[in-house]
Amino acid sequence: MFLGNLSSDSRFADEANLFELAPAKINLALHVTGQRADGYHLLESIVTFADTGDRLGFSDADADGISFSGRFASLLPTSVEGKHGNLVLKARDLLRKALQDKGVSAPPVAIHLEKNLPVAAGIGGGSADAAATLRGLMRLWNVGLPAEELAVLGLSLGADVPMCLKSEPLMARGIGEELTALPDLPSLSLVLGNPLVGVSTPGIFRRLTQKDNSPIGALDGDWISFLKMLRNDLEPPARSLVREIDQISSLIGAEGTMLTRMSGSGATCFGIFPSFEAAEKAMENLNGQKPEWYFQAVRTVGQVPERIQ
Ligand SMILES: C[C@](O)(CO)[C@H](O)COP(=O)(O)OP(=O)(O)OC[C@H]1O[C@@H](n2ccc(N)nc2=O)[C@H](O)[C@@H]1O
Ligand SMILES: Nc1ncnc2c1ncn2[C@@H]1O[C@H](COP(=O)(O)OP(=O)(O)OP(=O)(O)O)[C@@H](O)[C@H]1O
Repeated sequence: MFLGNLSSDSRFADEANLFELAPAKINLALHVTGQRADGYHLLESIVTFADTGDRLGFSDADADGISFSGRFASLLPTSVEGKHGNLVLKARDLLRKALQDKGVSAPPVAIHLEKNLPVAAGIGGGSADAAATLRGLMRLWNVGLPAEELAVLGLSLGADVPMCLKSEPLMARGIGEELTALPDLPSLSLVLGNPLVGVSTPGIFRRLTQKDNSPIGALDGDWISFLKMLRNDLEPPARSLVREIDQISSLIGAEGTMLTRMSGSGATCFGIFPSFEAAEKAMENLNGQKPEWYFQAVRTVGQVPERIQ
């Protein structure tokens, strides 16, 4: 049972009934194209997911509980209370309420969150955890909800949660909830880099002055050439707020990337490399230069290409 604060990953692996990966979300491009009357911004984003992320374990229990481990566990909210309550607990309570409203039982559960992703980092950590909680609890409780109903529940937790429920390459539109699969987006070898400066998503949207930007348009040529023509419109306001983004972007770019860009509202930047071996080598070099920062080589989901252009 996961009651109390565990820090040992091996106990985590031994004891949970089932696991879910909460993969890091990467906005390969993000164009802000307008703003709704309620303040939310309209965007178009090409999104993919890494093969690594947070890990969650779920076990039957006598009472609800949560425990944490992993490099970034100490930065997490531990309760469900308030606007910044833990999204895992919010997702658990929301799903339980939805099921109970239908007369379906949702018994107590012990959840363990291995927090491997930096917090408030633009790679969807909290949203990915919330989505993994919804997926994991449906498996543990042996229940199903229609995909549309699950997406609506997810959206009430955060704009990124519906895309994290899918965790596949996609184009997001609207405020991030209108999703179209991109089955042709290839698997990419990336290095993610974060200077461990947390960035507030609403704070970055507030600093955005130009909201009426050009849309992404249709795929033109190969993926890398196409992505190079695109942007992350949140990058200029994030760079003006967090000086370290300039530095981490230059450091990653100096490792021989095909493209370097910021994800989401930052501060995580990614570099695309021609091979996973090249990404791993770059990660080692970057860790040597800035051991206190976060660098991770990842493969993204998608078709494995014969050759990256
Ligand atoms: C930047 C992205 O990560 C790109 O994928 C998302 O747009 C943000 O997704 P998220 O962190 O799940 O966002 P939420 O938790 O729903 O929203 C946090 C805050 O960001 C702002 N926000 C978010 C999404 C959006 N399309 N427009 C916005 O203006 C709003 O001020 C909102 O109150
Ligand atoms: N399980 C969780 N993991 C990370 N952050 C969480 C979690 N639950 C709540 N939070 C809170 O959510 C806020 C945003 O954290 P998160 O890591 O999701 O940001 P992000 O990576 O910028 O997300 P996005 O890319 O979706 O904008 C933080 O203030 C954090 O305290």
